[in-house]
Amino acid sequence: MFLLFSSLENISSAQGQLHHNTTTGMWTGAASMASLWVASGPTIASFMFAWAMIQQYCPRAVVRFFQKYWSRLMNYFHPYIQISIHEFAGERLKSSEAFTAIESYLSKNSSNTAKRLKAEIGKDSTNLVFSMDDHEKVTDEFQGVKVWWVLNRTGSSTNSDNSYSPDRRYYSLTFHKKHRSLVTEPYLKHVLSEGKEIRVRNRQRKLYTNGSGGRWSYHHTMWSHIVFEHPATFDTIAMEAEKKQEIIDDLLTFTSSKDFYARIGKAWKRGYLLFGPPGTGKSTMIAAIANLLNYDIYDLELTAVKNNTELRKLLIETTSKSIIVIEDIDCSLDLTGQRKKKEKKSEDDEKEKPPKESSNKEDDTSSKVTLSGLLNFIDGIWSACGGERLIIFTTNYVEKLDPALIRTGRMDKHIELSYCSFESFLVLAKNYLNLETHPLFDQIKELMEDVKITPADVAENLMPKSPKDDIEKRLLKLIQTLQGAKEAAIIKESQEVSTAGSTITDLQLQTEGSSSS
Ligand SMILES: Nc1ncnc2c1ncn2[C@@H]1O[C@H](COP(=O)(O)OP(=O)(O)OP(=O)(O)O)[C@@H](O)[C@H]1O
Ligand SMILES: [Mg+2]
Repeated sequence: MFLLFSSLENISSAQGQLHHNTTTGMWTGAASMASLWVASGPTIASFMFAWAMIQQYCPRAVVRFFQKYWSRLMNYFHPYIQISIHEFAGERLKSSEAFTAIESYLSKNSSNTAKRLKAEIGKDSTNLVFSMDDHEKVTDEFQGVKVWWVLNRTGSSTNSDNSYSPDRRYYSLTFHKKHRSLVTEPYLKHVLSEGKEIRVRNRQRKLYTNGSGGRWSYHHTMWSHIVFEHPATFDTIAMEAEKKQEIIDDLLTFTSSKDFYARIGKAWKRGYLLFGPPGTGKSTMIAAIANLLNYDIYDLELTAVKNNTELRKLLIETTSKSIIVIEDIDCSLDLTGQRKKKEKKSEDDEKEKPPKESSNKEDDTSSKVTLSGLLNFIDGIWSACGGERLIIFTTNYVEKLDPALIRTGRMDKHIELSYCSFESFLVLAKNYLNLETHPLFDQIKELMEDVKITPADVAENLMPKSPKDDIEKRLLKLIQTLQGAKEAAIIKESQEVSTAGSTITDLQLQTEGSSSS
């Protein structure tokens, strides 16, 4: 009975598509007609054929008239209720959470019952996670009640006003009307909560990028991603223990403060500014943060963003439990210059207003993201959507940045990653050499007090270069590098002194010359 009615409905919807002349619609209609012939015999099939002809050839007004009575007739005889859950409902820009939860929930059932499955690599790349393929049907049972899930596609079409409606996925859930209250309340709640749990369990962390030239549409995301598999953790980061603990505490407090943020009326997000010379561990720290909090990373390539509108769309598409990273923010755009221009116009407060794009320059490939657009991105109204997000900027030149960009509230925590101290060296020695103490450490400590060396350079010296490189050899190599750097610093200093000395002598001679004349 259910099969018969779902075939009838399939035909009805397929004929709707036929009206728009889509190939998918025609094939689905033909397939459904054939299955109906088998399921219910030639009489109903002939009736359906007549109905198809009416839809195809009669004027729209006539079709609408028949449609009205057709759906009433169907409702009268049809004892089943159908609920559709669309991946992109209406003009929504984000994939529906309910859709993804259902997808995960059904993955368990699909692997047992569906005939066509899609497989994706699961967490830790050790297992496959299955989900049902398009147009597959899966049966589920809840408290002795049977329900049916089907994954459908609307089919793309060109509307009468020449606008394009993209192909969209949706789940339809069918159940007998006598179970309405059971299905709409406890069953769907159970599906959503279990689906979300399964999602978290199977979740692989992802590293997203916007740099691949993808363009946004209603169902295609502007971000592309790979599985995030960076091994850095806070244990492997070379940094003073106290400073490290302070950062960890700050991060953990943030993740557990959902209610606090809600109570004080603040969007649940936090900005971090990581600054310091190249090779001091800024990028490594981002990976360690993602690993600590189990967050995804959105690596935002600002120069690839066309304009402020595109920047906002990218923001909307990010999910919660994520880090939005803009590396080398000082190099990303000429943000300082743009702000200065604005200040000249004495419209300082304009930076808070939504950006205006010039439409005649739209197709220019260079980025038109402005400082005002970026400020809105960080803490404008749109930045609150999603929640539980960190925004991290990295820079080598903190002094180059516009104060508005890094003020508290935007970049809440400023973390300086600097040259390697002896305490940081001990962390690297533990990681690279599995060593907590060594007679050569005293000499290294003494040299490190005089010489500036980045953790990246220390790490490079501690790396084995051949199987014969033992611990002592690597430590000696580091000492050699430190001594070389110390000598270079002394030479540089003496050169600077002598240049300064000769400049003073020149000045004295000039003064004496001018006074004698
Ligand atoms: N604090 C650190 N702790 C552990 N390893 C580090 C640290 N700093 C640098 N390294 C090592 O040096 C390499 C380069 O570090 P990283 O890319 O994080 O530097 P960065 O500060 O982001 O540099 P840049 O400013 O050039 O982007 C890393 O692969 C890592 O192995
Ligand atoms: Mg970096």
